[in-house]
Amino acid sequence: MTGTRIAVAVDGPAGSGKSSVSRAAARELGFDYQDTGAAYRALAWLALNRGIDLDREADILTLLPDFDYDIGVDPNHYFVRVGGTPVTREIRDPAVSAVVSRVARIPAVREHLTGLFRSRIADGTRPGIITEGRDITTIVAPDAAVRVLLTASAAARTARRAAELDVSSTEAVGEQLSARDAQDLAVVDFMNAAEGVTTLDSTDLDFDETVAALVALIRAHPGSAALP
Ligand SMILES: Nc1ncnc2c1ncn2[C@@H]1O[C@H](COP(=O)(O)OP(=O)(O)OP(=O)(O)O)[C@@H](O)[C@H]1O
Ligand SMILES: Nc1ccn([C@@H]2O[C@H](COP(=O)(O)O)[C@@H](O)[C@H]2O)c(=O)n1
Repeated sequence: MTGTRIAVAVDGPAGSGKSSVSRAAARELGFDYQDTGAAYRALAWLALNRGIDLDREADILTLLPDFDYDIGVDPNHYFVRVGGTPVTREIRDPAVSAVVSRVARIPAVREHLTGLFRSRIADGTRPGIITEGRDITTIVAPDAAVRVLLTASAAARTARRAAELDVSSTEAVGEQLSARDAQDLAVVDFMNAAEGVTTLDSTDLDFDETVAALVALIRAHPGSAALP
């Protein structure tokens, strides 16, 4: 890591606000923002695109050596590309969300992507970087200066995601969120804060209050004293 670049790690379940809150906090602080779920989604998108059978781990692994993945870490210019093709919107498709956990459960995939995430954390010219996902506080960056578990009740997460998708059946949205969490929890625990990780529960906070709470946690770190 260069000089005094501040690493911030944020984990939490699906729909807890990791990406939107981390991105807004990064904007406010002038930090980079790294969305790690996008990498797993991009690999799942590529597997679907190539017609790979997701039950065949060995076939998924053939994608890794040439996985040409790029992500924008400027919170004002977010993009995701695979092989130069923009897939920012495509990786949010429900078809990708439905299968991404099957790609993410493969240890060699996690190892490969973890290497990419760590490089992004280490390299950069902004004073800090907020990286969010499921295993950032525990595996990717356990030594990050600030480590936060962002949670919200299942009901709050479901209501927020349903509003975002503008769907009428909140029940189906809740089922999808909890099914994905259940699959992901078989790989890593993101429901309980590891030692030294601060829990930020946004159930009773609005969006701006949650961003303010995350920014306050980061500013409270001694390394942030020089931030404007
Ligand atoms: N405290 C809050 N109050 C109200 N809405 C919120 C709050 N935090 C986040 N949201 C909204 O909840 C929705 C889900 O947030 P977001 O997509 O950031 O979650 P996520 O944890 O990154 O989800 P996923 O893991 O599925 O990608 C968004 O519409 C976001 O604006
Ligand atoms: N650190 C991470 C981040 C994500 N995943 C997997 O990717 C899926 C999509 O993540 P979102 O944050 O975009 O929802 C998620 O469901 C996990 O399967 C991961 O394993 N580790």
